[in-house]
Amino acid sequence: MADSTGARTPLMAGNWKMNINHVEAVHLVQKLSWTLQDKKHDFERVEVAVLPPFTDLRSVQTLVDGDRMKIRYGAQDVSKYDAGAYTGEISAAMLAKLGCTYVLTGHSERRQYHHEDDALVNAKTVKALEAGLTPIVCVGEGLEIRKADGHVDHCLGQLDAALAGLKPDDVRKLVIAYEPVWAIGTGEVATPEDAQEVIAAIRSRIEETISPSVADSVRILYGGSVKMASAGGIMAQPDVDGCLVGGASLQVDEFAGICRYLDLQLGYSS
Ligand SMILES: O=C(CO)COP(=O)(O)O
Repeated sequence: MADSTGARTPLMAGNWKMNINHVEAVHLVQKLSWTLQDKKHDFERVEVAVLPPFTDLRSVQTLVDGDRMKIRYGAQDVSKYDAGAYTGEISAAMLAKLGCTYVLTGHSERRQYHHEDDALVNAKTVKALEAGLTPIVCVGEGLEIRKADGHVDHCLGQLDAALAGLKPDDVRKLVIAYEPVWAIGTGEVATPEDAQEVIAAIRSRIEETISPSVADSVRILYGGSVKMASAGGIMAQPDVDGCLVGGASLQVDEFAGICRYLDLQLGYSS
């Protein structure tokens, strides 16, 4: 998504994972909104989203709508099925009805703990797009692959598979997230240059396989142990369009600081 000048609007998305019940969710989003409002955060300049567990979404929707908050929200997973006898699954249409903007697909924890493969990630991405949601498609390599210097090829392979069969206009709508598995929840942040290397390679791949204009407008995030202190350096990289934040998104002051990376860089009060 680009603004009126054609620039890509940065996105800071907080993936809460399996944390925060629906009562706590209301407090967290309320406090996040107050904190950002208090600091006069410009949501047009840096977009802010939270990705709570399914059970929180209705409460978050009610709060965001009721208080006309500019915070967007979405889900962490979606079914590849439309409806029917699929116990435990949640459809894309259900998420759209809840006012979700985003849904994660291909998160490494889904790939690891739920054995999701590239074909399933592709199917979920297609379903999300059909329902009018914006998939945040995650790719990333494990430590062994990184050590063997196979990280770029690995991520591009996951990207090609996730985007298989999508029309250029659908790819344009996506958000992509590069999350090196070795940097998730470990406190081990990839260097800004590591993030830039893979994210630039993803953009080039989209340029080659889809089109330069799609590559220019698609937003690509970095995720993995992002904190307020590291966000500015990562965001200074030319191809990085935002952060997918796990642990730090559970702490309002940290996450608000990440969303305000521009103000903090300029030395405004924190
Ligand atoms: O997996 C992540 C976000 O989706 C990153 O999590 P952490 O920020 O806790 O490393």
